[in-house]
Amino acid sequence: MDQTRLVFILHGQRCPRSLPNRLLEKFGQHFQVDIHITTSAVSAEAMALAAVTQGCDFLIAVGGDGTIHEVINGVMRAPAAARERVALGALPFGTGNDFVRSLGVSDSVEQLDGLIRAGQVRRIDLGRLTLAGGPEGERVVWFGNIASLGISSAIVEQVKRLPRWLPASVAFYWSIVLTLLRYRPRRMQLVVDDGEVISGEFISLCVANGRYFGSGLGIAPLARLDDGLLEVVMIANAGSWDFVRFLPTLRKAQPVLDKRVRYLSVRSLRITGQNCPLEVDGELAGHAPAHIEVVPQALRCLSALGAQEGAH
Ligand SMILES: Nc1ncnc2c1ncn2[C@@H]1O[C@H](COP(=O)(O)OP(=O)(O)OP(=O)(O)O)[C@@H](O)[C@H]1O
Repeated sequence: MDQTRLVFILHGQRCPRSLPNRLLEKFGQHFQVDIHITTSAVSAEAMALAAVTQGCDFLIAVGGDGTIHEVINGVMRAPAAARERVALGALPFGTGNDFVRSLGVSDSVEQLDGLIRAGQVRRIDLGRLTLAGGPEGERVVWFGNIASLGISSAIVEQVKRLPRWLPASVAFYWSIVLTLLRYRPRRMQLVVDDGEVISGEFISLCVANGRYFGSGLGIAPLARLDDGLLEVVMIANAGSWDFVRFLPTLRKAQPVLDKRVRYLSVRSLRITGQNCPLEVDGELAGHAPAHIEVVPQALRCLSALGAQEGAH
C-alpha cells in the first residue's frame, strides 16, 4: 500500500451518512486514510491542526465554506515543516460553496481521486486578518476566500440570529431580504499599502483572494488565488436597492461599471470604522479596526484550475 496519508475532516451535519464508507472504499485500498467527523462548532480547526502536526499528505475538508475556513486556520497554526508537506483539498457539501469555485472542484469523489493521483497541487495566497483590541489582545484569522464589511457581514450576522432549525438556504435568503430593507452605509477609513488614505460611506467593502461570495456572486472579478495580491471592491454611497441593481452583473462575475464602485489591487489594507462587523469566508470574525495583508503562496492546495506547483 502507498504510504501517502489522507485525512478527511467531515462536517457532521452537512455530509451524507453514506459518505465515510464511500471514501473508505475509494481511497482505503491505496492510501492510509483517516476520517474525522465534526461534532461541534469549533472542532474542524483543532482536528486539522492535529492532523497536519502528526504528518499528513492530503487534508480534505468535506463541508461548506465554514469547514474549509476552519481547516485552513488549523493548517496555518501548524509548524512550518508540517505545513509544507500537506496539500489541502475540498469536497464541497455546503449551500454557498464559494471558495471552491475558484479552485474548480466539485463534490465528485472521482474528481478528488483524479487530482490526488495526478498530484495536481497549486500554491495559493491567503489573507491574514489581524484584529486589534478585545480582552484576548491581538487575534489572527486566516482566510482563503473573502473578508468583507458592510451589507454582506450584516447578512451573516442576521443568519446567526435566526433559529438553527431553519434550512440553511431559507435562513440565508430571508436574511438577505431583512438586511436589504434595513441596512444603511457605514463610514470607514482605509489605508492602502501603508500609503493612500480613502474615507467614505460604504454599503460594501470586500477584500478578496477568491472571486465569489454570497452563493455565487462574482464580487471580485479580477481576483486570482495566486497573484500575490488581494482585490479590494468598494461600493460607496449606494443604497441597498442599488446593490440589488448590481446583482445581475455580479452573478456574471463582471466588473460593475458605476462610478460608486471602485476596484483596487493591494498587498495590505488597514480598516477603521465605528460599528463595522467583519465576516471572513462567511463566518463573523469581529469588528474593525482590522489589518488585512496577503501572504503569497502560503498554502498548497489541490486544484483543477491554475498553474500546477513546479510548472514554469
Ligand atoms: N457537527 C456540527 N454540529 C454543529 N455545527 C457544526 C458541526 N460541525 C461544524 N459546525 C459548524 O458549522 C459551520 C460550518 O458549516 P459549513 O461548513 O456548512 O459552512 P457554511 O459557511 O455554512 O458553508 P456554505 O456557505 O458553503 O454553505 C461552522 O459554524 C461550524 O463551526
